[in-house]
Amino acid sequence: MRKFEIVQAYKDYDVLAPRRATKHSAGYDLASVEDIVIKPGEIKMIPTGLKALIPDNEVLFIYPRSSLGLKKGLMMSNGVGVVDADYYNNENNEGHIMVPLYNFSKENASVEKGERVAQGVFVGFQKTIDDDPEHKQRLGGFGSSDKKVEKIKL
Ligand SMILES: O=c1ccn([C@H]2C[C@H](O)[C@@H](COP(=O)(O)OP(=O)(O)OP(=O)(O)O)O2)c(=O)[nH]1
Repeated sequence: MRKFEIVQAYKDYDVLAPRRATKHSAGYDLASVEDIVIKPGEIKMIPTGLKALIPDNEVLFIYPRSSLGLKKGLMMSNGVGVVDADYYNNENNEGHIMVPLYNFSKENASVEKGERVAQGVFVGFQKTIDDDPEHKQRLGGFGSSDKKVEKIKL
C-alpha cells in the first residue's frame, strides 16, 4: 500500500494532500508547509509535513519541479532524494520528508507556505541474488546511517 500521511509535528498545519497534476503525471507534487527564505549560496531544508508509507520493494524518488531552477534560482542540493520504505515512522523524525534546496542565484529566494517545490515518484526496485547478509534498523535520515554501515567483501 502507498499512502502519504501528515507527521505529528505538523498535524495542526494546513498540509495539502500531494496531487498528481494530470491523469498521467508520475509525480505527486510536494509543497512546503512553511514560509522560508533562502539566501544566495545557502541550503535550507524545506519541510513538507508529510511521511510516506511505501511498499518494501519500492522507493519514493524526490525530483525537483522544472520551474524551480528556471523561475526561482533554486535546485535540490542532493540532485534527487531517495526516500526509503524504512524511513517511515523512524524514531528520530517519524519519516518527515524534507526537500533540501540550494539557492544558486544572487538574490534571496522565497518559498511560500503551500508552494509546490518538488515531486515524488514511487518506483519499484530489484535486489541482488544474495542481497546484504545483515541489515541495520534505520534511525533517521540525512547521514544517520553513515557510521553504522558495515563494509562487506564480495
Ligand atoms: O531529499 C530527500 C532525501 C532523503 N530524505 C530522507 C528519506 C531517506 O530515507 C533518508 C535518508 O536518505 P539517504 O539514504 O539518501 O541519505 P544518506 O545521506 O545516505 O543518509 P542515511 O545514512 O540516513 O541513509 O532521508 C528526504 O526526506 N529527502
